[in-house]
Amino acid sequence: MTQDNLVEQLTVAHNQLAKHATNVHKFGGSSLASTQCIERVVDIIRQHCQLNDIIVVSANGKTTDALFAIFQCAIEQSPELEEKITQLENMQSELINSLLNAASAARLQSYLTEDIKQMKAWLSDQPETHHADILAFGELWSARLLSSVLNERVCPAIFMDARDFLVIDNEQEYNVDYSVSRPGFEAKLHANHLTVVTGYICRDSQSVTRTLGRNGSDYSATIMAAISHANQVTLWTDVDGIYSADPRFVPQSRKLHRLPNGVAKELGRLGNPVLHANTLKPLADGKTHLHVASSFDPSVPGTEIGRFGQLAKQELSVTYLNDLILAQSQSFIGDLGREAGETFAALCADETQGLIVIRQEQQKAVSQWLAAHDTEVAFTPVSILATVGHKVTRQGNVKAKFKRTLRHQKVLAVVDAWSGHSVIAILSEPCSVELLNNVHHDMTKDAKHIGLVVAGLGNIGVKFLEMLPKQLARIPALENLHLVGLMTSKKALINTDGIDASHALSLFEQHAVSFDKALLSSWLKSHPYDELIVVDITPSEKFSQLYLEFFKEGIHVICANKWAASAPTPKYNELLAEAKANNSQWLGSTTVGAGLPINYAIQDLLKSGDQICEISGIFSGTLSWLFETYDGSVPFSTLLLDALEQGITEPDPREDLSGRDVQRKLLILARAAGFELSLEDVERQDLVPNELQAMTTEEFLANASQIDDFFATQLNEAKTSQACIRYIARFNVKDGKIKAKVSLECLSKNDAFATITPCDNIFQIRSLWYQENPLIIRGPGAGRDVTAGGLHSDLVTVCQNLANKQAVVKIKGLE
Ligand SMILES: NC(=O)C1=CN([C@@H]2O[C@H](COP(=O)(O)OP(=O)(O)OC[C@H]3O[C@@H](n4cnc5c(N)ncnc54)[C@H](OP(=O)(O)O)[C@@H]3O)[C@@H](O)[C@H]2O)C=CC1
Ligand SMILES: N[C@@H](CC=O)C(=O)O
Repeated sequence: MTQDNLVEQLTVAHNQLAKHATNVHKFGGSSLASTQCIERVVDIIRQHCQLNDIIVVSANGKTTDALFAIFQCAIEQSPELEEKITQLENMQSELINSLLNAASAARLQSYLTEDIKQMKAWLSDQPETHHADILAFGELWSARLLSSVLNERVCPAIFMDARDFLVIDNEQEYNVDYSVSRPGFEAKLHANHLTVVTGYICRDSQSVTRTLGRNGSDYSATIMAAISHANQVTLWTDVDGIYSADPRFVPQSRKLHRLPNGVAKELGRLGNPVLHANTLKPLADGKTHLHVASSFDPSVPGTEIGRFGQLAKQELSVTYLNDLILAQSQSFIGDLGREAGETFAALCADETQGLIVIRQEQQKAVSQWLAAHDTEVAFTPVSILATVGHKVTRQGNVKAKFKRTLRHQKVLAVVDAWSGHSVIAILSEPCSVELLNNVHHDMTKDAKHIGLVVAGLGNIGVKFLEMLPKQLARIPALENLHLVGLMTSKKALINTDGIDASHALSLFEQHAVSFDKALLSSWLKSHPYDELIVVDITPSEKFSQLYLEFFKEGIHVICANKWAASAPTPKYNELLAEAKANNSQWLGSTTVGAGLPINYAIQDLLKSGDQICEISGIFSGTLSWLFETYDGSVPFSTLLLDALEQGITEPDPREDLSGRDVQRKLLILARAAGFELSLEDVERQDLVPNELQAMTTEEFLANASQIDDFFATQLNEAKTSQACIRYIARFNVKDGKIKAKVSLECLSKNDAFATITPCDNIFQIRSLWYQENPLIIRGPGAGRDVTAGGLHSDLVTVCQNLANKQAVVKIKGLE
């Protein structure tokens, strides 16, 4: 796979803002409300657009409201008319003069003067005939201004009045006539320019100006995407995405990073304040992704709407609409009910019970329609509250939970939406903020999704992955954990929709692409997971240097890698502080003693008020196995190669033999016990002869027999005094003075450290509470199973902590 493939994998398939030819960007009125806002939009265009993209604009700020008010004054012949026109003209002039150079400003100013003259003429003579023409000035001015600013500062840009090409059907409101609109647009297009198009306005087949209704500019943007076959439409607005409930009323609402098309459409239909039903209409083929992002904070990942896999399909949201009418009639039972539902685009309908829910303003039309069928109808004021999610009507457990949540409410009926993407409760009372919060809480409380990235697929990493599917199946705390990333030093596989843990390694083999740090960083910044855990099972110092970046992003780290935990004191303290500041958990139980609970024991003593003054023992599984097994009958180097084969050594066994691995472990434990020291403070005896130090691992292994004489001599000397050789770590504090050393020692055979099972670690702790009789922890301190097991233990701990962290938002009234 090439670098390009990786770019595609991390961007297009995984739903980040992709830079592809012909993307459409739409800026709403509040994003263009002032000079400062327009400056921000220009910056966004610089960073996110490229030539041939299409930019759709709304009217600046409240211009459309002002134009409505002007029109109303004209109808009512109000004396305020002149003043309102002057205010609006001044506001436009100020924008023009503050953003453009003198020549461009003069040009736009003269257009504005002409437009105001034309508007006044229309207002004084049959304003009703020119209602849409008058409203159209808002988008016209906004597009003209932005294209001029772009031309001056960014790149060649042209301005298009959508009425010159965008035609809607006269009969069926808002339906676009693509057979005329597309060629009309293409004829006006300038290659290698940005095209700034007016939103909201169009014309009908008689060339009369029309508007596209509520949130018409969003609709314009998706129409432009359909016309230009764009890959992506970004709606830059004043909110940073679509939430699981209206965040103005539900503080605990979750941002929905990725919404399947059908779910988005259902949300738009049921009153989502950002999405509107028409907006999604032109994207019915599902090929164009719609992206909602904030123009006020463009770096915050927004919401993408498109085709997604399983994870996006699990998200639930809750929406409501008040002030509706429930119409019940015998005529609504059976086919006629379905017909009525479709005719009135009912919010919900149940043809078995003979009911439809409509908007208040439709009551009269429904009465008339039923009069034609000669049946009676009962109208009741109602509200609806819906839980929305992909194919939610087929999810018995979700429906049951929804009904349970509403058991204390006056529910008239619970109806499945025809789309299959919502279950709708019809309530006889308005939906309160309190009810909305409670239902949202109950429906989404288990929705925290945790992404898991595993770095290092070697000796331990492979074992960790082998254990993962069973762990996921049996540990409740891992219920919402999704494996999303795998990487080695050269390759990476990131799949935002999740990697099947049962086939993780073969999927990695098939689909991994070149590792690219920049793309990894950008994915880590914008992934859609509530929490992300990186498990570092590499021996790499370079990879450990990414922790700071991880913590800055609030990512949690579990490491078997010892580099970061034994980094120089300032760096180590910086990591701790950054993790704390961002609520990132950093666990590394396996860095010492593999799966043994030595880190937990030390933490527990400290937490309970004890003070540790001495830690000593055998901290290397490799050296334990070697010295317990070595009796002189087999050369030491042969045993070393055997240990490597068993997976108990470091990838380069010189890390063990040099004492460096033990030195790091002693430092990690001393730090855990509350002492501040660095690696240089731990004296170390190196057992690797100088001549073998500079070699590659392979060269060292080929020449390993050169170490044999040294160990044979050490063993024989010890034997003469009935002693044995062991590599011992010792840390103690006396009168505030720290002594730390790792070295080969000659021990009496009765010493506690002399007779342990090969490969076992032994940790001896003396403290205020354990003075004469020390605390001893002993057991296997290296190896695939115990280390992978220890990593899984850390994983469960992190996930449990995350579950406990979840805020409970119960508002009074309901249990
Ligand atoms: N063996 C044991 O009993 C214990 C080991 N540990 C620790 O576990 C870690 C892993 O050991 P082990 O599995 O034996 O090592 P291996 O050498 O078998 O595997 C290391 C893995 O890490 C990958 N890797 C190396 N550098 C990077 C990098 N910069 N970015 C991403 N991936 C990288 C390697 O990829 P590639 O193949 O491309 O090089 C390889 O997949 C070590 O830190 C070790 O100290 C901790 C406790 C016990
Ligand atoms: N090589 C190490 C592995 C675990 O950290 C050891 O032998 O202890």
